[in-house]
Amino acid sequence: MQVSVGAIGRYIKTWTDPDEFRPERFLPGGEAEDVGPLPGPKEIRMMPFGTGHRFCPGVGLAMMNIKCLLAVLVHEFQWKPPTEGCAGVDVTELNTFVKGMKTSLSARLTRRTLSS
Ligand code: HEM
Repeated sequence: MQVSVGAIGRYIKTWTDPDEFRPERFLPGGEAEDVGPLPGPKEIRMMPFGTGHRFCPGVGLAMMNIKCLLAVLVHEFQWKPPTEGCAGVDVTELNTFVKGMKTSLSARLTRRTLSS
């Protein structure tokens, strides 16, 4: 049996406008405030690390690394729009070998100095 993880994460009866990029859903008060990397005990609305016997044993390491990477990117760099026109981000999926986004984020990063 093959379970479509992608379809679960974008099920129209579970999610409001599932194709919209709305990370605030996961904030307190949002429709997904109780949804995290571990599948819930009652219903599964998203399962990025799988579930059951084959559940990803690297979930803790992965989540920690993602948070560290984000923290470093924000803490160590100043983010500015690119010098030449910014097309904006378009997360429309491209069905290439791996999923890609139509227009990815373009930005100018400068290393923060200790004084800034
Ligand atoms: C964002 C990062 C990651 C994602 C989204 C992810 C996702 C997944 C998923 C969905 C599965 C289950 C596949 C299935 O049901 O057959 C899985 C299994 C597995 N993952 Fe990850 N993973 C991540 C990072 C890691 C890391 C950092 C490690 C190790 C350091 C790891 C090690 C494994 C292993 C060994 C399995 C196989 C478990 C088994 O079959 O018993 N993963 N992962």
